[in-house]
Amino acid sequence: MKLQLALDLVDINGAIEVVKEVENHVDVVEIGTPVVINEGLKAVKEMKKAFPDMTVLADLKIMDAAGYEVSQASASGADIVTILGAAEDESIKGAVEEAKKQGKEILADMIAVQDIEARAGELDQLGVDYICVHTGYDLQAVGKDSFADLAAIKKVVKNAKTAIAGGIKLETLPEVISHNPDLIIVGGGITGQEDKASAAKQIKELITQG
Ligand SMILES: O=C(CO)[C@H](O)[C@H](O)COP(=O)(O)O
Repeated sequence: MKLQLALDLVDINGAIEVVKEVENHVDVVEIGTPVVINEGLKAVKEMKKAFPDMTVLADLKIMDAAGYEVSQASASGADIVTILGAAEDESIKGAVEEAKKQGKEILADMIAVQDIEARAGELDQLGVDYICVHTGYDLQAVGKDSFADLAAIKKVVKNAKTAIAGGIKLETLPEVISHNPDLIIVGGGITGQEDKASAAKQIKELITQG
């Protein structure tokens, strides 16, 4: 199990400052969708320049023109690029093909997918590297979580790695860990804490203990 830090509500400099604090405790740094919307792929480029050895994920949540968008994110230094699991199969295939060509990985985000189990099985066959169950901010606000979805995809996914995101905090981490996903994505559970390094360290330690 690896830990991904999601950076959503910061600018490029703010993102780099947070990573300086927690880099020893995280495996992957995510440039979140709001950051990409505000700052473009320059944010990915600057993060990779500042931390060349860190795995950087560009949370583009691609819906169309997938091959092209993956190529652009790859050129900016992204190691992993996200596509929406709800995208057309042709888009998923385009993303996977381009990522393979560039030696990168694709994470399919299951946000807003209705039949999680069926779509996870299809995405697995289409060759994505990660399938991520995700309760976005708008559903977190009405008290939803993704624990049942994680258990559902674990039953059908044979090749891809599994991931979970959305409102995960130290308190909810044991339940997440009990499902043994390959990647645990935490944003506000680290960035919203006064002592970010300590939060990241505690989360990483729990994950490492399994
Ligand atoms: O992709 C996202 C929102 O769409 C976030 O990066 C993801 O939900 C993780 O952040 P948090 O732990 O704060 O929910």
